[in-house]
Amino acid sequence: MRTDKRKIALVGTGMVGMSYAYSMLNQGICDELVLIDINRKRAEGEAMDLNHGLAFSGYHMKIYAGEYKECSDADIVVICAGVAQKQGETRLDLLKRNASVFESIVQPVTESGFNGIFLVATNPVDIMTRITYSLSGFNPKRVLGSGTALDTARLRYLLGESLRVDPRNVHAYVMGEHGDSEFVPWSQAMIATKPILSLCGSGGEDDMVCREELKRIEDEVRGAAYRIIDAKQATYYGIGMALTRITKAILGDENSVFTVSTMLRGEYGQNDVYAGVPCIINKNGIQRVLSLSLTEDEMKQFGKSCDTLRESFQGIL
Ligand SMILES: NC(=O)C1=CN([C@@H]2O[C@H](COP(=O)(O)OP(=O)(O)OC[C@H]3O[C@@H](n4cnc5c(N)ncnc54)[C@H](O)[C@@H]3O)[C@@H](O)[C@H]2O)C=CC1
Ligand SMILES: CC(=O)C(=O)O
Repeated sequence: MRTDKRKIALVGTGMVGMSYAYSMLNQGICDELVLIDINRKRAEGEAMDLNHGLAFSGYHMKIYAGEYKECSDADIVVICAGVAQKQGETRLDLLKRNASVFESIVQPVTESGFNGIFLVATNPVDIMTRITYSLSGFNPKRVLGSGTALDTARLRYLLGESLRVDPRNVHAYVMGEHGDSEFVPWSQAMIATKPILSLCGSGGEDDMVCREELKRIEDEVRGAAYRIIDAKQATYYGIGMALTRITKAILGDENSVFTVSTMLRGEYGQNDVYAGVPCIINKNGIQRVLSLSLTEDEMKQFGKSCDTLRESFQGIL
């Protein structure tokens, strides 16, 4: 039975899971955090370590290592368990291994009586979210993935640096697969209400430089995870903070917009596929998908990315 306390169950206490947990602790986002991992000893050690920091956080939180039965009264189950990319691997390369990991996770979570929201980060995140939806039988509004939320943050940071504007005033999105086929719909990118493409619109030499800069930024976003993995084996702080922010939006019933991975049911002409699109998020999960007015070319790019995701999912059936 769910109560007024804000309870999160985190499955997977590796680098991503613990970056999320650490960020949750620092921001005091929930009242209870249960850590679950196939490596119980690791989860216990992480719980001890976080508890020792609690006194400095200024928040009251109950943090402990637990079992799947403890998911029964959680508001959100966040899944960060499974293998991560090694140098040279794509996210899609992880699919088979992580699909079998999820079989051992989603069933015991649902058997606990859990009736909240699944938030998935494990890669390839769009397909792992799709698998979570299939295994759980939940309404798709209550099964979402981090999608391109992190890529969108990377885009806003890079645009902010390039244009010398606070990233919070940059409104631009990365859409599609959280992976190699993702893209930026530039027709929808704004600084405040000024279209970014209008900064490039002269048609002259400056125009070329501007469009090349936007392409450079888009390529940098798409390649960011590869560069970080090359430098330090894994990425975790960015996604930890993205998951914390999405969690806050759910628990706070915020109706905030994030590019999360959601089941498309006719939006952008797509059906039966999980992909990253701007969505309004609240205590029920996906309140609704925002349908942006993409250009014909952007619709094609989005369609291609969805085809990649659909084919990969069908490949494991
Ligand atoms: N969506 C996104 O934007 C991002 C996703 N990721 C993904 O997050 C996932 C986790 O990455 P890391 O934390 O770096 O890996 P990690 O190897 O540090 O941690 C994985 C954890 O999962 C646990 N685990 C494995 N099998 C399990 C099972 N059957 N049941 C319960 N726990 C199990 C392991 O014991 C380990 O603690 C990867 O798939 C990675 O690609 C990473 C960064 C960004
Ligand atoms: C690893 C990964 O998915 C990322 O950092 O985007």
